[in-house]
Amino acid sequence: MIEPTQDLDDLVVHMSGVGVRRGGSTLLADLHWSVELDERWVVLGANGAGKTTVLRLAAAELHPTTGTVHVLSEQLGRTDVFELRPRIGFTSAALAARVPAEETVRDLVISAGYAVLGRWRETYDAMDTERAGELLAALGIKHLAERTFGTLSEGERKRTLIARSLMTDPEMLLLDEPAAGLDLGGREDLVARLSELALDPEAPAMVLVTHHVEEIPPGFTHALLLADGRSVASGLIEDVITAENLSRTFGQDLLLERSGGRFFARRR
Ligand SMILES: Nc1ncnc2c1ncn2[C@@H]1O[C@H](COP(=O)(O)OP(=O)(O)OP(=O)(O)O)[C@@H](O)[C@H]1O
Repeated sequence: MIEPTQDLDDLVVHMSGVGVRRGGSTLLADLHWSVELDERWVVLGANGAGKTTVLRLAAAELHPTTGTVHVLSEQLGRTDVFELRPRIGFTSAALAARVPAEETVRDLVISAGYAVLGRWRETYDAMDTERAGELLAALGIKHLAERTFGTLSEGERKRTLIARSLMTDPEMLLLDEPAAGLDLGGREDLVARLSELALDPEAPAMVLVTHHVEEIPPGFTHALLLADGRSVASGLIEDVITAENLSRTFGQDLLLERSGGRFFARRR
């Protein structure tokens, strides 16, 4: 529910009573969830909990079966999603799979501004080239600018796609399991980069989907815990990421530790 004092214009995502059903299955049920401009959310849950479904609603890739979804103040079903989507940065394994292996890192990042995958013209504006360079530097991959996507490691690919998703100066950044498939060093590196981004007041609102509390970057402010398509808890990270809530979310008796702004969980 929108609080009486809360203006929809301040919310980048607002879901009210949202349900998603497909082929007789309930993917999401009765979700009430809002993301404000300056918030960084993590969406946590077990396999099949409904995390990607929530993210696809926020990305205007999916319509709810019941309830209402507002994205960047536009109501899904009553707005042109093709105008909405360029305002949203979205990275996922599905996008990575569509990138042609021969595209260079620089072209992949710059071409986001033109809503295409890969280079499509011979020259780009100097400003675009400069912006892409800044983003590659911010993500620690400037030295890879001329490399082709197919030759990158998994971690380098993830960082390239995050740089690409920021190229259009999106009003919201959605990250679907950005650390999946990374080794320990790659994960730690990515968590540190995302933490820098989260702490940057100029950065857009963010929603990061993950299975692991260890992947929550310091600087993230809120969490939504999902189990079986339903919200277990949502709100400030300090209140929501508790051993009790995690145990309910993952259906196991879990211990939680906190150190250096990070979370670590294991079975009791
Ligand atoms: N088109 C569909 N028809 C029926 N069930 C579906 C469909 N799409 C997704 N599901 C199911 O809905 C549930 C939620 O899927 P979703 O991808 O949102 O989960 P998730 O939390 O992102 O899972 P994971 O962590 O494994 O990626 C899963 O059980 C999935 O099998």
